[in-house]
Amino acid sequence: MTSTIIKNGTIVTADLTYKADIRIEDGVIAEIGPNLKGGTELDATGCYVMPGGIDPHTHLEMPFMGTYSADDFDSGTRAALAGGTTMVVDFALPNPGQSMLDALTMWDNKTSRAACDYSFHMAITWWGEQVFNEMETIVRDKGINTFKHFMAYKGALMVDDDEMFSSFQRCAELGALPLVHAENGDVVAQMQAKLMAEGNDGPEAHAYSRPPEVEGEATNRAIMIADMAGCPVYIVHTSCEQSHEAIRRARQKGMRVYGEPLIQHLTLDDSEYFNKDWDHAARRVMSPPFRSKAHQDSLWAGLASGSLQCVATDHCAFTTAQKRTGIGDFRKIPNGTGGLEDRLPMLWTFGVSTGRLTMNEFVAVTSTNIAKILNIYPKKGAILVGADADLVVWDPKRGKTITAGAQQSAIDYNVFEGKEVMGLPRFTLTRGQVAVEEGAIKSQEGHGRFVSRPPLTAPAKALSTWKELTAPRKVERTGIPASGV
Ligand SMILES: NC(=O)NCCC(=O)O
Ligand SMILES: [Zn+2]
Ligand SMILES: [Zn+2]
Repeated sequence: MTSTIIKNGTIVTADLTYKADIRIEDGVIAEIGPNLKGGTELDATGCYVMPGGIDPHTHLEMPFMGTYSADDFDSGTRAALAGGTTMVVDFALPNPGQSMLDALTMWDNKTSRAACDYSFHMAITWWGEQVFNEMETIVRDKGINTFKHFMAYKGALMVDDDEMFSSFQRCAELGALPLVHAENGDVVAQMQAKLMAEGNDGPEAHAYSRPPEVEGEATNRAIMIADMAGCPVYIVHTSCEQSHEAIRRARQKGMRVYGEPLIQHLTLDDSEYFNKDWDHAARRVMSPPFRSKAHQDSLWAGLASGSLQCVATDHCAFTTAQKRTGIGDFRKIPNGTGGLEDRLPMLWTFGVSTGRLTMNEFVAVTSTNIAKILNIYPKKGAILVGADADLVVWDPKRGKTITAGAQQSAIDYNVFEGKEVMGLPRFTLTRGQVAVEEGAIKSQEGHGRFVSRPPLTAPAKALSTWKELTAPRKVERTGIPASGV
């Protein structure tokens, strides 16, 4: 058996910071302690050794808006590893009327070149008896405990309240967690049509058509529907105070609601859409759009105070040529931006280095919290004996200027172009295998494995116990007057 030892580093987890070495055997952490010896040694002097990042929100090779997102499981997972992320969770999207099991097979077929571990969320894109039945198979047999619901993209992926309430109730029965893209798709569609009719056809109109109110209303609605269905709910790409406020309020009332800001929304603002260069603005079109600095402050505060739990990327990268489909009609610009390679360095630079986050909070919001939410902790998101050796040896003195020319992503630009980041992986290890060393990519195509996620029994049981205790009950009465008297 070959061992790898990470020596002389400082271990940083979501709750502890301490000096120790780590021995890895057969892809898992075998020992943690001082002065470990033997095997291949990786020098972590001056570095922090942290659980590898988990990105809970990616769209690799996703069919969307008449095209496919440009990064697949090869370039996407390479980009992830280059930036210290060791697991991605992608979305399987059935076409309306399509079996979820067929969709899952289609998505499984995309993953043969994955260089890091991955899992799937399943999307609810239509509703019927077949969906109701297959949800059980997806949870019990396929290792997927999350179902995504789009309240936006009218006429495509969008589901209505009726469908969402039915699905959420099924999630409650199965111990599954609904995820929600919360934007009011009906309002967006009308605002888009109005803007176009007024001649507002550029990328800035994308932002005008999706104001924070559209997101706040939908977030609040999703949370209330989840509460009535008796299930927790996870709001993806929380971008604004209106949405954050709804999440915060619900959590204060004891509801199990989670919020996920993106690194893009934390660090880029809506001035990007007013750039005179059409390509520049269109490359940044995503939903929800970038917001003002006041909204960014709200998101940072939510991460520090614990009302928001995870930082993701929603990595859904389109080339400039793909974006140009929307010249003359902003509604046709494929929605999505990249970020997989940049999430950790950007969050470290603009979060930890500025004092907005502690190192432990950084680990929590990039890895541990989502591992717990998705029920894969401590296999992932932990530095404990027996955990997968998905690790990043983080060099706080290693820096770079982000540029598309040096990235792993297949697209021809980077929305963070020119940003100076300080803090990069010295090593990234995926199940003990070195995939990145001092900037050199050594990842292995096909190394990635599917990570099965069992039902969320603990929160589901707590919620169903409470719901049962507080359920409507008929009042038994004696001496009821005869009717009509
Ligand atoms: N976010 C975005 O604009 N594109 C990806 C699909 C989604 O998550 O809504
Ligand atoms: Zn979305
Ligand atoms: Zn997404």
